[in-house]
Amino acid sequence: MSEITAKILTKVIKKRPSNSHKGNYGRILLIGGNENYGGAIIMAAEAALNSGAGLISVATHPVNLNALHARNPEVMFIDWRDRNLLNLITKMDVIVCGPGLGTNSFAHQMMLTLCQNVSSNQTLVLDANALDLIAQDSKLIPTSAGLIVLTPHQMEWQRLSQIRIPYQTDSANLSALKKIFPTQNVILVLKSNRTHVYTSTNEIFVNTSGNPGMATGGMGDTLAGIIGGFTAQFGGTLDPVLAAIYLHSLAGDKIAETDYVVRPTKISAILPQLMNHYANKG
Ligand SMILES: NC(=O)C1=CN([C@@H]2O[C@H](COP(=O)(O)OP(=O)(O)OC[C@H]3O[C@@H](n4cnc5c(N)ncnc54)[C@H](O)[C@@H]3O)[C@@H](O)[C@H]2O)[C@@H](O)CC1
Ligand SMILES: Nc1ncnc2c1ncn2[C@@H]1O[C@H](COP(=O)(O)OP(=O)(O)O)[C@@H](O)[C@H]1O
Ligand SMILES: [Mg+2]
Repeated sequence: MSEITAKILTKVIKKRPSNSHKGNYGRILLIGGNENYGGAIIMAAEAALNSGAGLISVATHPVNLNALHARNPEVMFIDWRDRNLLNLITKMDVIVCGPGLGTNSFAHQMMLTLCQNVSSNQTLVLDANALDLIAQDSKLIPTSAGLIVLTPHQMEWQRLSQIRIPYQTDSANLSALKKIFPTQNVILVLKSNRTHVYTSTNEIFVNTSGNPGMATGGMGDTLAGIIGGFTAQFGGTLDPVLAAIYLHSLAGDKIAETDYVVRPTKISAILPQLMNHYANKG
């Protein structure tokens, strides 16, 4: 098992060439946010924006439109019942699905549409309710994405893997991952106070940063957005995922130097400065 350290940030975060534009930094679509959990997808989108994705769209319940645009006018919106969503899905580099999605029949249909239309040049980040839906119906397990990143917390992983939290050992987690996703290129980000990362090629990593001030609703939604932002601009491979995990908890540790509680939106707020620092170091 390897530790994730600050070295991953200088390796992954590059200075931007002058001759570049938004199309070079990835198109990302985030799907989620029902009538009750709009904040989840708004926080994920803000994290994708502040971590540097080139073009960001959100497919959500229309009740969330005003809040989304009032907070981040840079982000594009599509009503998640709009038929054009299918077309948009096929054009994306990265799709993040799940924060605040819910688990009703509409959410189920959304997951089915997504998993039937994703292709091998795309990265799929599945979080929160997307994982709960897969746990309920194995027909929703995508087979054709280039990379699938799963970001469950321990309870979501319990539902998906059937391994109760005290029994979630590295070997049990790896074998469950390979049983559920036998042929896919998958990274499992199993979130806890010491997040472990597992790959379908048997690698295991542990994140040693982060703090209990981060135990605040929306913290995982923010991580999903950063993973989306990093894979959109730095590519759908392992290193950008590890860098996103490390940056998220590094930001949490910086905020915890002065703050008892770490607000997820404060993490997103300091990402651009932190990224600038590591881009100049590398
Ligand atoms: N502002 C918002 O709109 C927010 C919406 N959220 C959404 O709410 C929905 C339900 O997600 P939840 O995760 O709250 O509900 P879950 O029912 O999936 O899990 C939460 C419970 O799992 C247990 N648990 C055990 N180990 C844990 C661990 N290591 N980390 C976290 N929980 C652990 C805790 O008792 C916790 O109350 C999702 O769609 C999620 O995206 C949350 O992200 C919170 C913020
Ligand atoms: N005690 C802690 N120490 C370090 N990190 C923590 C701690 N508690 C929570 N976190 C981090 O916060 C995030 C919580 O994710 P999640 O439970 O999905 O939040 P939400 O669904 O509310 O957005 C994870 O990245 C987890 O590692
Ligand atoms: Mg979560």
